[in-house]
Amino acid sequence: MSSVRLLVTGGAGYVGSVCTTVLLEQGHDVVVVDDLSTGNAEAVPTGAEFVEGDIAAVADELLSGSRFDGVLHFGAQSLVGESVEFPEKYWQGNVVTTLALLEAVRRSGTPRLVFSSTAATYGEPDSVPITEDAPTRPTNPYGASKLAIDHAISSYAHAHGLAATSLRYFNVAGAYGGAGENRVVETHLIPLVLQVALGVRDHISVFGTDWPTKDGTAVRDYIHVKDLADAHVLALTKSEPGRHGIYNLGSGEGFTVREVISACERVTGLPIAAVDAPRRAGDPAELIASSSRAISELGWNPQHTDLDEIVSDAWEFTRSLGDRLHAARR
Ligand SMILES: NC(=O)c1ccc[n+]([C@@H]2O[C@H](COP(=O)([O-])OP(=O)(O)OC[C@H]3O[C@@H](n4cnc5c(N)ncnc54)[C@H](O)[C@@H]3O)[C@@H](O)[C@H]2O)c1
Ligand SMILES: O=c1ccn([C@@H]2O[C@H](COP(=O)(O)OP(=O)(O)O[C@H]3O[C@H](CO)[C@@H](O)[C@H](O)[C@H]3O)[C@@H](O)[C@H]2O)c(=O)[nH]1
Repeated sequence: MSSVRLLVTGGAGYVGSVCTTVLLEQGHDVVVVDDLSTGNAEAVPTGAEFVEGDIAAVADELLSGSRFDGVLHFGAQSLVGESVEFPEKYWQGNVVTTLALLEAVRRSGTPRLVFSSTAATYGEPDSVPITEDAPTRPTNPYGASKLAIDHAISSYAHAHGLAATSLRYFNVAGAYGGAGENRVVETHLIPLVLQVALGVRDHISVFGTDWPTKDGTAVRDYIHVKDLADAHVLALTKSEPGRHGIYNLGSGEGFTVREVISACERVTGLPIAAVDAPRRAGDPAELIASSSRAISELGWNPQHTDLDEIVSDAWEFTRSLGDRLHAARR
């Protein structure tokens, strides 16, 4: 793809900062907008222009002020458990905010949109691996808010000629190019387990040991964030006006929470204390992706599907945070 100008929402967050790094490496011009609600200003990659603000408040002015070739929309509230407790944060922060962005995209005539959708749109699947034709029955308000946005995007694509793509990520992990998981408050399994290895936390809580899985803990499909970033570049290249493409992205293999903890022990060479805890509200038992559609239609070719490689890259990044993590936990 020749050099283009892109607006990245949520580029101070985990996935957005890695994708921005990859886009800059490929010579594109990137403007990041982020309100730092869960991200960090220092995570915005050098070389990107940074606008601090709420997407809903600034999108219209940004997109109408100068020509953009596309928007990559990562900015969202995205915690399953929190969404059960505070659904208002998800309907407002995800749906209302994205509707404002879609209007800014329409009014400015911005031609392309790539949206961070999620495996959580499917809910508890009837069978795995999950294809894009599986029923969408979200088990939490987070997944429901993302599914509502997918529907809104479809209608904008069909009515207004937008070239739109929703990428339904499974569980993203790993690090790339000095960018990784470094949220204000961390709740994700792999970074938390690695913080135990680093001595920043005492133990990891295992949420649910009575799931109908091989060891009783929940199964997830972990995808390397660099493979995910590559899929975004392909989505920008391959999208067509008036069409909304929806693609699952995962490694195609499921790992239980206990298997992830074992992988972290293997990679770090350190023991990790785990404590059994009740199930977390809103969690499904098992999510495993079929990414066949992304492979055949986008030409996606994931290179880093091995769990130990994913954990190893995350571990290198976690160690690089070192004292900053200890300070944040004091
Ligand atoms: N991490 C995963 O495993 C995963 C899986 C599936 C989908 N997703 C989706 O990918 C996207 C990125 O996830 P992440 O893990 O990088 O999350 P993150 O919390 O690290 O990053 C989200 C970023 O968006 C910003 N943001 C949120 N609301 C905003 C608003 N209204 N205006 C401006 N900025 C705003 C936050 O400050 C943060 O920097 C999200 O849309 C999420 O739903 C993530
Ligand atoms: O301290 C912890 C944290 C998590 N888990 C479990 O580990 C698994 C993975 O949890 P987490 O890393 O929090 O990710 P998910 O809740 O599966 O959600 C991620 O993956 C989804 C796609 O599958 C995305 O939509 C979400 O945005 C993203 O946060 C789940 O079974 C959790 O219950 C624990 O047992 N202990």
